[in-house]
This record gives sequence, C-alpha cells and structure tokens, in this order.
Amino acid sequence: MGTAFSSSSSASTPESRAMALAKAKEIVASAPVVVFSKSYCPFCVQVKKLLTQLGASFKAVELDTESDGPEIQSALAEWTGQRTVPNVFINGKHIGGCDDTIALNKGGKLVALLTEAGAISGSASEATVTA
Ligand SMILES: N[C@@H](CCC(=O)N[C@@H](CS)C(=O)NCC(=O)O)C(=O)O
Repeated sequence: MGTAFSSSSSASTPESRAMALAKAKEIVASAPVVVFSKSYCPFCVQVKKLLTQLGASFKAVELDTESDGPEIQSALAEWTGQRTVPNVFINGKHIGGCDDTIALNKGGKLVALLTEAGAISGSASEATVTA
C-alpha cells in the first residue's frame, strides 16, 4: 500500500534536484561550449555538425547515456526554461536549442561568440574567408 510518504530510489528530492543543478552548472563552466544532447536526437546531431563545421571545440553531454541524465535535464529546464535538447551554452551563457543556434549562425553572430569564448582560434575562422 502506498502512503503519501512512500519513497522510491528514483524519487526526486530537493537535495537531488540541487545536486543535479550544481552538476549542470559545473559542466557549463567547464568548457567554452557545452551541448547537452541525446545521442539519437537529430537536432542535436545538426548542432554538433554545425559546430564541427565551424571548427569549434565543444563538450557534448549525451543525457541519454548518463545515469543522472533525467535529473540533469530537469535541472536545465528549471534553470533555463528549456527542457528540450540540444541545450547549448557558449561561455557560460544559455544560447538555446538547435533553431536558436542556427539562427545565430545565419545572423552572422555565432562565429564571433565562439571565437570570443575561445572555442575557435581567430586564424581558423578567418581561414574560411577565401580571396
Ligand atoms: N526546436 C527544438 C527541437 C528540439 C527537440 O524537439 N528535441 C527533442 C529530442 S529530438 C527533445 O528534446 N524531446 C524531449 C526529450 O527528449 O525529453 C530545437 O531547435 O532545439
């Protein structure tokens, strides 16, 4: 019989939520570019491909392969208001999802952000400009 106080190993508690949020923030601070992703997500594949094509280094965290992936995803939703993946951060700043990242690139702003963050070396981005 369940009670109002029954617990299970997967129940989220204020403590486990705080830990997941702290971990998400630690990951975001650990690299110039972080993509919270799921390995099977086509939008994630697209964003990772774009960053790779721009010559940017990035850290991808595949939430579907991490044991605490669901907790991290919930923490990200609480923190950024975005529950979907990809969830992209540049220089610690929340950028958004695939659409947002592509829009920044189309608007000509993504490379500058990536360069400022140190994810692309200046010469590499300039090397794409041909005579
Ligand atoms: N418009 C979003 C689409 C992202 C999206 O729909 N992602 C799916 C995975 S393919 C998602 O996060 N679904 C909810 C979930 O996996 O919990 C974007 O541009 O990033």
